[in-house]
Amino acid sequence: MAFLEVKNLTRIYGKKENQLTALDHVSFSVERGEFVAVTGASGSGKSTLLHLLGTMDDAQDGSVKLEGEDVLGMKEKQKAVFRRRRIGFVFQEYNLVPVLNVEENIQIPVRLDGKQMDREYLAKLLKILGLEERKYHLPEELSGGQKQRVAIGRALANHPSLLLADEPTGNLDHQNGLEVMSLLKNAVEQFSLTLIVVTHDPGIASMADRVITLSDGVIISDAKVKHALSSEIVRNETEGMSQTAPDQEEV
Ligand SMILES: Nc1ncnc2c1ncn2[C@@H]1O[C@H](COP(=O)(O)OP(=O)(O)OP(=O)(O)O)[C@@H](O)[C@H]1O
Repeated sequence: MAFLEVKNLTRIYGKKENQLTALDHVSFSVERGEFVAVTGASGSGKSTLLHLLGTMDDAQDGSVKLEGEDVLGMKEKQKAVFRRRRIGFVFQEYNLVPVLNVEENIQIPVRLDGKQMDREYLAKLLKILGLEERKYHLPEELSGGQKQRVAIGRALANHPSLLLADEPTGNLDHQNGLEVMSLLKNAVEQFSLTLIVVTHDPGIASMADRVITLSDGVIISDAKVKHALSSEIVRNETEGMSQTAPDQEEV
């Protein structure tokens, strides 16, 4: 059984003459521990797919199974609990609570579950994310990269098995973007997570194990990334050299 199994996923917006098929019978599966980038032109259906994987939307057809559980078939209340406990989200907008400090923001999902966060795990997260010195700071006192690191901490607070990120580096400069992606990648390895990242940026996509490309709601390519070369691209990128498309091998 695959960790994540998507079958014939179809999302149609609007009715009659205003109908738009944002996802058209999309099928793929993801293994536990995989880091998958989803790319494609604007309007190709990337965010729609991520919302469905994250149980934040309903489909007209198809299924999403996470560790064998049919997530789209759940009732709303059940979905909300499943989402909070099993899935971590990172968005382009950091969505931090302005009156809560760094460590309080990170703990939100655990508190929403009526629990206390394990102090040792919180300290570990603050360390990994380079936020130890900032733990009592408010979001307004942080840089964009630091805010996104807090959002990553919040996404990891409940020990999710799946991390979904929608343009997580979209508001960051290139260097901060690469740092945030390295942190996400490290978190995947440290906590045995599965990571799915929607991105426009070929440099970011090249850091993934695999790149799925959408066009008009269908998968037009699903390819593994050759890592020796992709780290070369990231290295060249950080050294300010021109960007090359990641080398990919069709799955
Ligand atoms: N709530 C909605 N109502 C109607 N149409 C929508 C809605 N949300 C998205 N769409 C349409 O569905 C298609 C896919 O949108 P989606 O946001 O998934 O694309 P995307 O690939 O994430 O785009 P971008 O890269 O610009 O964020 C687009 O044509 C969009 O206009």
